[in-house]
Amino acid sequence: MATESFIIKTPCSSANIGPGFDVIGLALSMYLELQVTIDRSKTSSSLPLNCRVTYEGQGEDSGDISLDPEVNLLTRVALYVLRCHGQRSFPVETHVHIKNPIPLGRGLGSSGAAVVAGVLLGKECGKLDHLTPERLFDFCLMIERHPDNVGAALFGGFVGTYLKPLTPEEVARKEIPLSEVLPAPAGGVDTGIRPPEPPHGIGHHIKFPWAPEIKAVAIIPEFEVPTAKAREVLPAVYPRNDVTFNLQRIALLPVALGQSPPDPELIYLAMQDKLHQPYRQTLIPGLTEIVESMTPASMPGLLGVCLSGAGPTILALATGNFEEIATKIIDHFKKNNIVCNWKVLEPAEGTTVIRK
Ligand SMILES: Nc1ncnc2c1ncn2[C@@H]1O[C@H](COP(=O)(O)OP(=O)(O)OP(=O)(O)O)[C@@H](O)[C@H]1O
Ligand SMILES: N[C@@H](CCO)C(=O)O
Repeated sequence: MATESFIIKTPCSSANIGPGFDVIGLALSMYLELQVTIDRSKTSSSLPLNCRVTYEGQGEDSGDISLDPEVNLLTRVALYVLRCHGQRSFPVETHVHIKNPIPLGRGLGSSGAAVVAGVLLGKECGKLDHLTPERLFDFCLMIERHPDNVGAALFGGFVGTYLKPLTPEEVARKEIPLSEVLPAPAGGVDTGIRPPEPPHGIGHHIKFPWAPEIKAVAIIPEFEVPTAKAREVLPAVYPRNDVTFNLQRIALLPVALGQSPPDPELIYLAMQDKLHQPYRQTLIPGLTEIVESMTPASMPGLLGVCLSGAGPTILALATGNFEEIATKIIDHFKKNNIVCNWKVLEPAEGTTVIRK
């Protein structure tokens, strides 16, 4: 067939869910979609790297999303996968149309979704059928170093993720990105040299059960907190009591959220955190007040409240009264002149590739 087309659909995600900093991820029902067509009848192309990128959705008018295939996060990641397999560019002639409803820099895993979709784009364009989901996870982790968002976006559902400790030699490899997201275009200047592949088995995940009654209410403020900035405010060393506090709660969280019917008091307790939320309140006005004031006792239907990922989105888990819960949180933000919108989301499947 001369023209090949397929769709890559990747869910957004909420990371941490309170005490699970850099461990727990929940895939949610808002999807980044790539509509890809490859005209295999052509033998040459004047497009840069044989690829035309178009974009609609979040950030469309701000010009924040580059349409240059070597700069756009998604296509840059795909190029990294292709170049690891000896393919310097996209197939002649590739069109990638990105439809992105996931708000950027808000704690709903927009970059994690872009990285996962980019890795799948590289696999599909390069016909790299030997790449298993586990191996794709390794590629994702070369770009986004915390596994919680990419793990949820790739595998779907409610997941615990963990990393294999890298050897000092692996850590020292200059090609392992030092920042949260690749600082420079894939491979930098195209020297023709194949970039090194990721070490094998960097990341692992385990799926937890999720009680069907529980929905996720996302309250999304109209300002961005870049993840890299939200990680800079975290301390390098923690008091032992705070670490113990989180360990006690992380042992409860997956059990509490899997039990049907859900136990609000247990879930509320299991969603407390001392490792990231207290430090991030400097970037998110009203965060502590929201987390401390919203309880199941004061708000029927509510199970627990936390910062979604690196914020500023607040995630409220609930079995009902979604509008009342959202309105209460929106009113807290209003006191700081912050406008929000909100959505009810459900746990989602992982990334899928749909061929026509
Ligand atoms: N679909 C996309 N296409 C290209 N670039 C994207 C896309 N989605 C996100 N990005 C890039 O990722 C950046 C946001 O990443 P960042 O890690 O700061 O926030 P986030 O992933 O939305 O939140 P969190 O990691 O807390 O869940 C955007 O500013 C943009 O540069
Ligand atoms: N675990 C990461 C998720 C970022 O989305 C953090 O909280 O920084």
